[in-house]
Formats: sequence, C-alpha cells, structure tokens
Amino acid sequence: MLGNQPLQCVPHKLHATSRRQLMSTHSLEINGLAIDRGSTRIVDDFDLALAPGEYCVVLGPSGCGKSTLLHCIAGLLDAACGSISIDGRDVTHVMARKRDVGLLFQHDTMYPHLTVEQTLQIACRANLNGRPSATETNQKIQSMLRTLNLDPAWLPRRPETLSGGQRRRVALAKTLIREPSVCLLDEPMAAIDRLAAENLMQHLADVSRQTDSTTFVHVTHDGDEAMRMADKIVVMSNGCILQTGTPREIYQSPNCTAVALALGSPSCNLLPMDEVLRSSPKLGEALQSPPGYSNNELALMIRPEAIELVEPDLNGQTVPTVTETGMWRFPVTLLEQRDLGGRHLLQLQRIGLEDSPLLSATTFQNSIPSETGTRWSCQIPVAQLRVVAESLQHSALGTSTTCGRTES
Ligand SMILES: Nc1ncnc2c1ncn2[C@@H]1O[C@H](COP(=O)(O)OP(=O)(O)OP(=O)(O)O)[C@@H](O)[C@H]1O
Repeated sequence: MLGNQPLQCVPHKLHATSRRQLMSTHSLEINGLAIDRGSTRIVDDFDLALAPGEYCVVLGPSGCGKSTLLHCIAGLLDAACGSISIDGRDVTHVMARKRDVGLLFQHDTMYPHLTVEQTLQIACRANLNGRPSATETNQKIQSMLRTLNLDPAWLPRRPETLSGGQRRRVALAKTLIREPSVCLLDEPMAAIDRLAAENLMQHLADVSRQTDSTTFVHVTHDGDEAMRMADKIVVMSNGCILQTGTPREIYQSPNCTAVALALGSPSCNLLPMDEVLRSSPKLGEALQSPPGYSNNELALMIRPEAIELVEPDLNGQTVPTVTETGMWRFPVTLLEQRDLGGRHLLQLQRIGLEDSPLLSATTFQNSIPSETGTRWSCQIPVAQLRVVAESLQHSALGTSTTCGRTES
C-alpha cells in the first residue's frame, strides 16, 4: 500500500541526457515527483512533460492527489523527491512567488475587503515579466472581462456580493490575468451550473488557443470535462499515473479498467475475459491481450456506442459468432429502453449468460421498438473491442513502486 510503505525515492526512469534534451522544448517538465503529507506518500513517481501552450487535464477520483500535485507545482508544498522545471528552469526548490505559475484554488481565495477590480489590478501587477502601467492594467482587465464574458458591473463589487459561480469566474480571471507561464486550475468548473460551465469551458478553450505561451494543467474528476478540454489527459489513481495520452488514445485504448471507466458516459461495459472466451472461443483468436496477464486478470471493454442491434438471426442462432465481416455477434434480450433525447439507452441481457453483467448500449436507431423482453442479435465490430487489465501490474507503470493507497 502506497500510504504504508517506507518513504523512499526510486531511481527515475529518464536518463539524464534525455531529460536535458526535453528541457529546452517543454514549458513544464516533472520527473519522478513524490509528495508526502507527514509520513504518508500522497503522490509518487509522477512524470509529465508539456509543450508551451499545451492543455493537460489530470483526471482522477476524489482523494487521488490532484490538488496535492498542483500545490507542489505551485511551490506551496515541498517535493519529497523528483524535480519540477518551468521553461527549462529547475524550480523544485524555488519559492512559490518566484515561479511563473498561476493557481486557481479549489476553494475561493479572494480578498474579502477588495473589489473585483482591485483584485484583478493586484493580480495583473504580479506578472513576473514586468509590472504593467495603469493604462495597460486597465486594458488587460477589459480584455479579460471580454474573454471570460464577465459582467463589467461586477468590477466595483466585493466578493461577498457575488454568487459562488460568479466568484469562481472572477477567481479564474485573477489567475489568467497574470499571464503565467503555467496555469494550474483546480476543479475550475466546481460550483458552476451546467450551462455556465459549458460557456466557461468554451472561453477557457479560446484563451488556451489564443495564448501559445501559457501551459495549462487542469484537474478534475469529470471525464466529459477532460475529453472536452484536453490536448493530453493524465489519469491518476492512488497518487500514481495510470496512463497518459491524447483523449482519443485514452478513450479507445485504456490500459486498465480504472482508465476505461474514467471516460465515457454511460460507462463502458467490462466483461470478464475468461467468461468471454468460454462462451465465444473464436473471438479470442481475433483479440489482442496485453502480455503478462492471465485471462482472469483481464476484461473485455465494450463502449456502449459500439453496440448495434440487428434483427434476430432467422435460423435461431443462439451461440456467439465472429462473422466474416469482422463482427462479434450474439443473441440478447432487450430489458429496458430509455430515451435520452435523440439517442436511446438500452439494457441488454446476453441469452445463455443470464448470470453475467448486463450490457449498456447507446444508439440513434429509431427502429428499436419500445417493448422490452424482445429478442435481438447484438453486433460489435471486433476492431472496436479492447482487452484491458483489471489492474495494472507495476511493471506496466515502469516503476518499482506499488500503486494502491486506499482512497477516501
Ligand atoms: N493537509 C493534509 N494532511 C494530511 N493529508 C492530507 C492533507 N491534505 C490532503 N491530504 C490527503 O491527501 C490525499 C490527496 O488529497 P487531495 O486533496 O490532493 O486529493 P484530490 O484528488 O484533489 O481530491 P478532491 O478531488 O476530493 O479534491 C487525500 O487522501 C487527503 O486526505
């Protein structure tokens, strides 16, 4: 267990030469970072390399160490080992205010006695690259109001007169207006209603596109938010990285069930691999399994949208088959259908495997009748199926540490 193991640093994976090569091209580079709280290791062996202007989302459940990571990058917490570089400068032991970093805290941190305008003025003058004049400060404030679609009428108001969502947007403006090299956003959509959050995500994406010089690290537990915002997603669990990749890579080819479940709504289906192979041995020949795992440590991931219902086989096919056109086909009973507004959510029971998990499918097909209990054939392109590990072996993480601190 990560939380109980002796606190020691493991040799880092990157060789010194490759680190130096990366330094010149990355705005933020983290190597082998470990962070402790008292005697407990909260984050371990964390690596990240982001190009200038890249938008990275760190995705993970509550308590996995996301805020701890941001606080350490910002210089508010010490690193137990490893290094952090910003624009090629090692800042691991540099004090917070001398790092070129802006942090949007998870909870508001606005001065209660200052107006919104005064707050933004102070933030603007904290730019490490030079103090702007009063005119420039005013121009920056006006520009930030437009960029984040903030109401100028808020400028003379104090924080307590704004709603939680309004304060959150002002706090984001305060973080961005400094134009830091690295902008750290801790759950920026928290306390904001869905429509406002969608607008804010669009505005943030615009800011990110317009400013090549600012690199973003945004943390969230919301997979949809991650998919929408990220150039790169880092999926974390128990203080460790499970997988890093583009949203498409992570969505299509997760390396374990926790990563598979982190993205996608409704969640993906996960079928025990040994059961799949027992009921459909032919499928095994068409699938690639990650090496080093036995079948009872693997699951078959099926995204709900990959499932198509077709007319039941006329010749009464009851066993699963792999067709010549590369479809895995098997009989199902439709147990439930819900209209999600345009697309439908279906619950399917595999015939002959009544003890195994139900399948969720989403479809735009309007031809599925609403009555339940009817029999169908279900088909899925084999190319869209993925075999994933139930949990990652440590060698797959490339470390000698164990991931497994109990999450709250
Ligand atoms: N000051 C502290 N002292 C001791 N342990 C702490 C402290 N702050 C956080 N922790 C622990 O560190 C772990 C990671 O907390 P952290 O706030 O980084 O998680 P998180 O992923 O940001 O969670 P959330 O999404 O709920 O904010 C948790 O187990 C938490 O209890």
